[in-house]
Amino acid sequence: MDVLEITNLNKSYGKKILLKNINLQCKVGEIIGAFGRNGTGKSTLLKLIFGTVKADSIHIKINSKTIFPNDIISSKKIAYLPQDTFLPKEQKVREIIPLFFPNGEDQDKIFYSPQVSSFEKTKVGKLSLGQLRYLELLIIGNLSHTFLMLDEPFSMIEPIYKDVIKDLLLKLKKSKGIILTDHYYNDVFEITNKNFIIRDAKKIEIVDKADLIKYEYLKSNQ
Ligand SMILES: Nc1ncnc2c1ncn2[C@@H]1O[C@H](COP(=O)(O)OP(=O)(O)OP(=O)(O)O)[C@@H](O)[C@H]1O
Repeated sequence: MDVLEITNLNKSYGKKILLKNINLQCKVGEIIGAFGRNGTGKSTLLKLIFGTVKADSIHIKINSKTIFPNDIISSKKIAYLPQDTFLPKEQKVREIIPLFFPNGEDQDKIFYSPQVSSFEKTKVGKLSLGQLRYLELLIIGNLSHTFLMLDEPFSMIEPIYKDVIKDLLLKLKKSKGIILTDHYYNDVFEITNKNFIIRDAKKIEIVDKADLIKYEYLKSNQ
């Protein structure tokens, strides 16, 4: 079973300590949810693990083997879904899929995924937010990368596509380990095995909504 281990992660911006001595482990078969108020460093955490933001210190191991931050992208072990879309707006969905998957069999996995036939002829710029996020997740999730860092997969998504996305993530976790962050906490709790909150730069393990209240992410009447 593949394991991603992050230890001794520290990140400051100027005098502000954003993340202090964070340790985190993610195994294939797990979906881990990261919570925290705006600006606590959740997106930064995912980018540090993906290697696109430089840490003050970080040690990343996959199956006990160290991977240096500069080698993460080329190792093709960790994939990252950014908050903002990364697909060109003017191209149709069916033109985009072969750009990521030259092999016909791999393309078919996407073309025959639920819902895709209903929007494959549509230009990316004309997709609903739910269709777009789902398409991005299908692309990222069908790459060979074992670990997925997902920044806000549910944000602003209509309920029907949230369910399609949840089904996809539950299917993907059979062969991947996933760390995701989103403020839509009910959707996150529905699919995660483990959760944590970032508070005062530290990572605190949590289990449920009561903990989100305890750590002042939610008010008790929400
Ligand atoms: N390049 C940078 N220089 C200085 N400060 C930065 C930089 N990038 C991010 N920050 C700050 O770091 C903090 C954490 O940002 P980050 O986007 O990781 O938060 P977040 O927890 O994902 O927030 P949200 O829930 O709003 O998405 C913010 O205060 C942000 O302003």
